[in-house]
Amino acid sequence: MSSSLNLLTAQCQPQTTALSEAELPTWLALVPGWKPVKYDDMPPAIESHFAFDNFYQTMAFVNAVAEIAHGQDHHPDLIVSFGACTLRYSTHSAGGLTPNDFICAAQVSALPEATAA
Ligand SMILES: C[C@H](O)[C@H](O)[C@H]1CNC2=NC(N)=NC(=O)C2=N1
Repeated sequence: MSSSLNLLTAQCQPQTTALSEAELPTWLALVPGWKPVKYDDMPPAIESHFAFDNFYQTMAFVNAVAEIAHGQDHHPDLIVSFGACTLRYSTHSAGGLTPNDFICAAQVSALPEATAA
């Protein structure tokens, strides 16, 4: 399924089930710069870190990420500081990672604002 899905044009689906551990490497290969993480306060997630020269650039990126979140109805956890933003995606309703997380990760990485630094 993942090989036939164009992540940059895909739309998140409201009903999705968590990917299995065996499926993850194929999906991770589609989103360079994103790594799998596990934290106590959220389901298994993927995470990436973006660096910027200043808070203006950081917030321009955060606002572009928010536009994706609104359009996809799929929302990341964000850690925002002066010159950096860390994003984590997981699908709370599925209790793990779904194609929706990889769709949003790919679209965030493709943002022109993501390469401002
Ligand atoms: C009703 C609404 O579509 C859901 O609550 C959406 C909103 N955004 C979401 N974002 C994330 N990351 N996981 C979800 O399960 C999720 N669910």
